[in-house]
Amino acid sequence: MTDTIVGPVNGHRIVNLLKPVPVPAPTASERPEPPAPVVEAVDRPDNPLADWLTVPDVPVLPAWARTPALLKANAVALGRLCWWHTRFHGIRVPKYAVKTAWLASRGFYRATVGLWPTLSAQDHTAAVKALKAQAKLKPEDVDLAVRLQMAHAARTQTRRWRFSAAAVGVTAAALGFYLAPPLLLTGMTGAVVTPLAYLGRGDKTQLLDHGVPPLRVDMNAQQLNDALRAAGLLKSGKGDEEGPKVTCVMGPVRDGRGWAVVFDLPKGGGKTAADVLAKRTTLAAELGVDEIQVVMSRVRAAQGGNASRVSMWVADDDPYLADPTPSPLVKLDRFSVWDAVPFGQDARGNRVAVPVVWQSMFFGGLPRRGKTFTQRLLTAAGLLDPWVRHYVADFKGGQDWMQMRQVAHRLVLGAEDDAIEAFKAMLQELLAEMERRFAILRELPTSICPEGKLTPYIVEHYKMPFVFFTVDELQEAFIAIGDEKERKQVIDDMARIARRGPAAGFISNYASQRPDAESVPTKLREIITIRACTQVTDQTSSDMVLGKGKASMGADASVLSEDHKGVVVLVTGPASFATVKNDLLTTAEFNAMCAKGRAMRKDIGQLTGDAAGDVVTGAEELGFRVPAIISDVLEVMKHSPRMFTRDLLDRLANMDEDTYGDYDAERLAKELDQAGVKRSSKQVKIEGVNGAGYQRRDVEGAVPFTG
Ligand SMILES: Nc1ncnc2c1ncn2[C@@H]1O[C@H](COP(=O)(O)OP(=O)(O)OP(=O)(O)O)[C@@H](O)[C@H]1O
Repeated sequence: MTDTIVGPVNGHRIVNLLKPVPVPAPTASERPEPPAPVVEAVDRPDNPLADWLTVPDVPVLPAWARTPALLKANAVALGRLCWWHTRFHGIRVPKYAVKTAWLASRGFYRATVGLWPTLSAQDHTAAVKALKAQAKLKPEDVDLAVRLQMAHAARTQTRRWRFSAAAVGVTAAALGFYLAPPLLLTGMTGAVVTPLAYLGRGDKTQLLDHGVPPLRVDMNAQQLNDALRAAGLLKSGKGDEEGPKVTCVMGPVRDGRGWAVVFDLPKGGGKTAADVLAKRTTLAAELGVDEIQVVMSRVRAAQGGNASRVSMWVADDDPYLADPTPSPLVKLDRFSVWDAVPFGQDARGNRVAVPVVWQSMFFGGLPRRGKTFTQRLLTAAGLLDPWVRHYVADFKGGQDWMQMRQVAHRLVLGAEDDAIEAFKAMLQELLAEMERRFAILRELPTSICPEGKLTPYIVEHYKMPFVFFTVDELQEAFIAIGDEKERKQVIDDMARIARRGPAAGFISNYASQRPDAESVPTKLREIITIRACTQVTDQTSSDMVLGKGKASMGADASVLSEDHKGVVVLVTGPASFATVKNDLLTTAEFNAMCAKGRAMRKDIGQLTGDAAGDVVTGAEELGFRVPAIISDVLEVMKHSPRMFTRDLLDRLANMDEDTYGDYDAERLAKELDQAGVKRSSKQVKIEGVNGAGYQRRDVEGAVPFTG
């Protein structure tokens, strides 16, 4: 049996989706759980999303000329570089003038000193000296005396000629300078000063200052080599030698709002592309940018690469602080979850869409960074497909998921005892449904069910909608479940749904706020195929969410800052990861999509479970206005037939602090009374204890008759 995966949305960067998918064959429910996998789901060799987010980057054309846009960007970059140097040196002209004058005077001195032997006819002096010495030894030699006399005369004559010529030259030059028009004078000055300054410059003196343009203006191979060497990834040369350098297969060239380069490390250095990825922060510091601006990945053999090839992109500025893109889902009337869900865009502006079919997802990270918003993007796609049945548990119990009451087959809000019990019941229902489906799938002929899992035909004809199982604020449930054995059972059940469920259409989508071993049980994470992490404090926490060793490979959510709202590091394979700025889907938009999703399900008879029986939504659909206090009280009493007043007040405040934070028993009673609630008794008995409280049926009685 070979598994396939449904293709991606047109235009989204998704590759390699037509590989076998690691979906286990259905087995009997009684069969004991297999031992936890040694290799995590994202790291398995048969993971179909393993190369999904890597960037193939080996060009055929020169990199700067691949597209008109690149050509233009690189021409602009060259212009910008020239302009930068013009300004850099322009303001230094006075300094250069003084320096030139000083060099020219030094050159003049050197020239004069150099010319003196010629002017003073020292070539003749040697002959005179030699004859003088001989004449001293033989004073009677007349011939020698005559030769000495002649040599003397020749030297005097030569000196006269040479000094006169020099004097004439200097006088002529002075006259020329005096008489020359300004333009010619400038040329003549240059003609005189330039060789003199050149003569005076010495070995080490540089006339022009050495300007290093900031990275956003220019990035060159030298900067790259210097940074790699400083990070210990290239050997240093001996003495003045620079040492080995990288081979740039492409670039550096302008690409979008940054510089792109693909390079090979030199052989003999003992370093690999993975070593480069692990030094991201050091490299960023050496290049003078923030590590969030450095995006690196390996170029694998499938894209023409090797173990020493790195694709690097350095952004001009933080690409994740730009305004978010509104989610395209908002404008859609319908969506098929067989297609990848529009999710966001990476630093280079590439659109990223997440295929959810056959996958499971986990979101982690610090509070208020956009986990829930991100998680809801996937749920929203499922709202627009009426062949998706939603099971939702939000253990925080606030407003984030409240409107799913209109659609969700089961909705659990809060982490109180009744909510935890409802969640456990939800898990049992999901497991039973999963086994029921596998039993049906096993019996279907291969002509209908060729691969032992759902097909679009089976979904609709056998009424087996996809099940989106969404759990938010998981850590709250683990805190609330005090008993270790019970907690383990919940983790086991959730892991089982995430591992076995995909083939039967179960798509798990879990989120937890606290990235520690308690809140993100390794056993659960291991089987999740898509992981996303918003900002966390350190690499250990990042690895806790994304997988062991991922931070050292570059998938590190601790480089994100608190300004990075809605930005996640998304991991789908051993070397497949990207930092993605998610599309923005506001709570108001999400709520509107819940209403749309309800209508779509009603049309095809797929409104089921809690949503079908929700009296508030039902009454509102018939045009009745249900007071907010009634609707909210019914939501927090969802899993309890009766509740003490103090618990009710606590839960209302937890759900909506702004509205209910100041409520006391008296005010609550007054508001409910005004909304039409007739209490059959003011006391309720729960687990043998009497106290002031409310019966749910009394509150339901105040909802206009829904027929
Ligand atoms: N894609 C986005 N772009 C811009 N801002 C966003 C994006 N997603 C979320 N935000 C902002 O981040 C804030 C926090 O989002 P969210 O409630 O999802 O965080 P969270 O991590 O789930 O927090 P908690 O764990 O406390 O529930 C939102 O109020 C929203 O303003």
